[in-house]
Amino acid sequence: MTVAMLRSVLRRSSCSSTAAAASSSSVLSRRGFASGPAPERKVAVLGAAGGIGQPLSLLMKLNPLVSSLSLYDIAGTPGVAADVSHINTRSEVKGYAGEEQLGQALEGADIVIIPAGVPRKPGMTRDDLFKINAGIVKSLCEAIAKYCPNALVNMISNPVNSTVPIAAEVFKIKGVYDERKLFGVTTLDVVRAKTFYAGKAKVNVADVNVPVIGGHAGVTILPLFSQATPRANLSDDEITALTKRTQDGGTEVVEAKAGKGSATLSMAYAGAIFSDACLKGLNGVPDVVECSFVQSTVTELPFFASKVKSLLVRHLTLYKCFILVLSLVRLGKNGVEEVLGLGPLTDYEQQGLEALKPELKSSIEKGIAFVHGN
Ligand SMILES: NC(=O)c1ccc[n+]([C@@H]2O[C@H](COP(=O)([O-])OP(=O)(O)OC[C@H]3O[C@@H](n4cnc5c(N)ncnc54)[C@H](O)[C@@H]3O)[C@@H](O)[C@H]2O)c1
Ligand SMILES: O=C(O)C[C@H](O)C(=O)O
Repeated sequence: MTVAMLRSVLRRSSCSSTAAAASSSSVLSRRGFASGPAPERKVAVLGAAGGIGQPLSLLMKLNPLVSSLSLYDIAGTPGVAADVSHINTRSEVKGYAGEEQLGQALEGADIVIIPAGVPRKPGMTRDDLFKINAGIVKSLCEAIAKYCPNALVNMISNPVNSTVPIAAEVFKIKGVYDERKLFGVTTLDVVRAKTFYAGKAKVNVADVNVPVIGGHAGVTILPLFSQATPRANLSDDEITALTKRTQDGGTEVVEAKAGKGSATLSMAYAGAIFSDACLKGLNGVPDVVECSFVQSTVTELPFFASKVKSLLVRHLTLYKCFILVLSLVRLGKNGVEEVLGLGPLTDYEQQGLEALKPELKSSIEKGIAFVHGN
């Protein structure tokens, strides 16, 4: 595959509405920035020597919107950086290893992508990773708060349903929390839902959009196949099977890898798609829409996300009326510009929504409690 082909793959957004898809293809022809010369953008990858980190670093090196690529890990990054740096694309690559170099790695970053931490083995849940990954994420976020408090943070490390709340609490304690700038990367769920739907509906996968809401673990992953496009006449049994396969997609890979980790290549692809959307948003490209696990206002019983502008989100948080929910978000110069509503749900999806709330709530609370030492 040529660099040009890879770039064109990268430029295809994973956004989940037809309107958004249409706008993102016009976005591509505008090269990912509104006008003038391409802005300087520094992207840092924390955990860059890992299974996700290495291919993700490669994909970010191919992204023409990146001018500086900073690769950090506890070890192994000088080799990865030297390797990736020989690719003849725009960005300058630097590798940093060990805690003492973390500050340099982060300084001036516009986007920080975090795939640092341990992956699952067969038989484990994502929550089983909490013990190790919670501490890793907490210390990395403390450094982000110190060295690049304005960066957009793309959290990949699992369990995302808890690591995102951990990051939020760390940033609050440090006085730098901006809910528009913190994202749980759930793009892989969208990528999977699209692939599985296209196979079942026998439609061109490149045309498919499927919103995925909730969180990123088992039943908290809720694909909304009733809103999938192009429309297809699938039976209830087929929808149930597609939903389950999307929810179990990560486990499918963990089992196939038989103890050698979890999804890395498809995750690197998904992470590259999501950070590309963030870059476009920062660069002022209009109508960049993605699914992501973000803080959102809750309007229903009493929790749920609706169409709100970011200022309204801030206001409602004063009433402690918020929860982290995987939603469709519109990205802009400051990160989340708008959390979009869910649209109409079928009875089956509504039941899935009710069923996911207790687990999602408890994972969020677990993350918050961890930061406060409970
Ligand atoms: N959000 C998603 O959809 C998604 C998908 C796949 C995997 N994941 C998660 O991503 C994480 C990484 O997976 P992987 O397969 O790349 O694992 P991996 O073990 O191959 O790589 C992890 C890397 O993190 C590094 N690391 C550990 N502690 C660190 C620290 N304090 N600072 C910087 N780097 C550190 C390790 O040295 C290693 O290179 C796991 O938690 C996994 O569950 C999430
Ligand atoms: O399943 C995992 O543990 C990794 C990741 O969350 C995935 O969905 O592939």
